[in-house]
Amino acid sequence: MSFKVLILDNVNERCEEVFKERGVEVVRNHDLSGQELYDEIKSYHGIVVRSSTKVTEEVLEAGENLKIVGRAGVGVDNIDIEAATKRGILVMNTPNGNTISTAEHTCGMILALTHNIPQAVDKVKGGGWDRKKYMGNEVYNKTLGIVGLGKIGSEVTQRMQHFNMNIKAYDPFASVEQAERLGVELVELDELLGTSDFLTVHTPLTEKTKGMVSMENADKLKKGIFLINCARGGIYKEEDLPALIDEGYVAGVALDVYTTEPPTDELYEILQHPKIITTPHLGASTDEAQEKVAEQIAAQMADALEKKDFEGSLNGKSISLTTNKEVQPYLELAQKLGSIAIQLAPEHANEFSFEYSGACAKFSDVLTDSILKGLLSHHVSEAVNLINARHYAEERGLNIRETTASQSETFNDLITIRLKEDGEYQKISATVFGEKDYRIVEIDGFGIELGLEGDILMYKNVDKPGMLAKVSYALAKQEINIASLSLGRTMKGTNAITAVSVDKKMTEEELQPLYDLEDIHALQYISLPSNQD
Ligand SMILES: NC(=O)c1ccc[n+]([C@@H]2O[C@H](COP(=O)([O-])OP(=O)(O)OC[C@H]3O[C@@H](n4cnc5c(N)ncnc54)[C@H](O)[C@@H]3O)[C@@H](O)[C@H]2O)c1
Ligand SMILES: O=C(O)[C@H](O)COP(=O)(O)O
Repeated sequence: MSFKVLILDNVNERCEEVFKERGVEVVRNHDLSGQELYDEIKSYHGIVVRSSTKVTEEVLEAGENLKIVGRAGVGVDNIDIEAATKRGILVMNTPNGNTISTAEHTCGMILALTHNIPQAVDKVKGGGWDRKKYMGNEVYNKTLGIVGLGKIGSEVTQRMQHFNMNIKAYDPFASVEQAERLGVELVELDELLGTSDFLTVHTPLTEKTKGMVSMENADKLKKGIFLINCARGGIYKEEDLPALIDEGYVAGVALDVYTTEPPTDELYEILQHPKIITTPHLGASTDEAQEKVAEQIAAQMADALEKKDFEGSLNGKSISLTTNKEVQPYLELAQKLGSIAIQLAPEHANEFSFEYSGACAKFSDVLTDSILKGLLSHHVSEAVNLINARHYAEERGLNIRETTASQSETFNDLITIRLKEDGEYQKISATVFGEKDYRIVEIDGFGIELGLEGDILMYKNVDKPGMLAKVSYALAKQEINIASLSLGRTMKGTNAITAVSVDKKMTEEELQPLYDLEDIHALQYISLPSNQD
């Protein structure tokens, strides 16, 4: 299949080059919005964005053929990941391509801020000369507080240590080993605010980080602190910044990012403050970073479109496992088993347990997604895939229990689905022989061997002579050929289970004479796709 990708933001030309090298058709069309964007996006399998294009639910809905949204950069707050996940659209980013540039930009902002460089530049360019007004402060021997000791926070640490700064950090998810390795003291947030001469934030904007510094907690700040934000607008409460400076809590602020970009008129007003220095979201804007993220996103998206690799994917957590050769045979088995289980289940069944034993158990996460894909495909009109299967399961209130055992008593690998609702069928187990020979091996305690493809009639009957003849006669009368047959029973003369594969899809009308047969009950007609090549 050939793929088409649309580049929507100002992404480096290496993106197009890499797509073309990979045989992906690529079109560049910047600054589309509204109806124009909805119309244009329809035929594409992938879109590439930076932070400008807002990939909203409406955009995703308009993208009828969309499989991947690629972010040439880190932050995905402009992409509605939940809506993408629901639609089975993969979202991926390039988590480290712009780390160095943003760390360098942050260091530049720290020095520019404390040495009043932007204001002094303005003065001189305006034909002025004022050496006293722009008296600065050294960073030497001062304390730099870092909120978020992730990729950028760590790189800023290493660079500013060379300026002889003492680094402290607050990051509830950072390990003590990581902090020790970096020579950083991990402290609580209040201590960081109260002891830092400079504070720089390197976290996403979340409920926890939003408004981390504001007038409300001004008393916690070390007097005369410098604030730097090259992460996301809103971590410092923008409207409070002028007052924080004017009342002496804060000595100056450096901002690269804003709650609205470009800023609103009100925000521009705030940014006029002489002690606030600003750049227009330039952290990642270097040739080197842009080349890296452009190449990375194109290669990642091409890999994902070809289902070779899913590096950088942010939703559908198990999808990256699907490229693992070891898991591949079980994926189709799980999907087929899900499909057969729901066809055997009573209406409104919503409680299932999935049991994995043997070598497949270590892949239980992705196999559950695959079972759900098979199971939900019969219920949900939208296309269900490994990315959105759990979303639909939750939406439909399915109650799933998962158990694993490293060994199976009977087969190398066994996947079992138990239906919790009362119904004619309660338990179904399957395995795979070799790479593609999928078999049901047990139903409700009856040992049986049934290939998992095509059209199957399944029923329970009294174990006595003539039962099979009745069924084959009813089929023959309608010129329906039997392809294969499988019988299972627990004890002679009691109950038995029979599965008959037929050579054609059957209609309700054709099934009716079979439902009417005496001593045959729980008759179910199951249709499964053929094994994939
Ligand atoms: N200005 C730019 O152009 C630019 C460029 C790249 C990245 N960014 C932004 O910089 C930020 C950091 O990027 P990164 O690549 O270092 O991300 P990262 O995921 O490597 O690091 C984020 C760190 O924040 C920590 N964290 C999360 N919540 C926290 C909280 N409540 N308190 C303290 N720490 C918390 C995490 O544990 C993690 O260590 C992101 O918001 C990203 O979007 C901006
Ligand atoms: O999250 C990011 O990667 C940065 O904020 C950079 O955004 P940009 O690609 O729009 O410059």
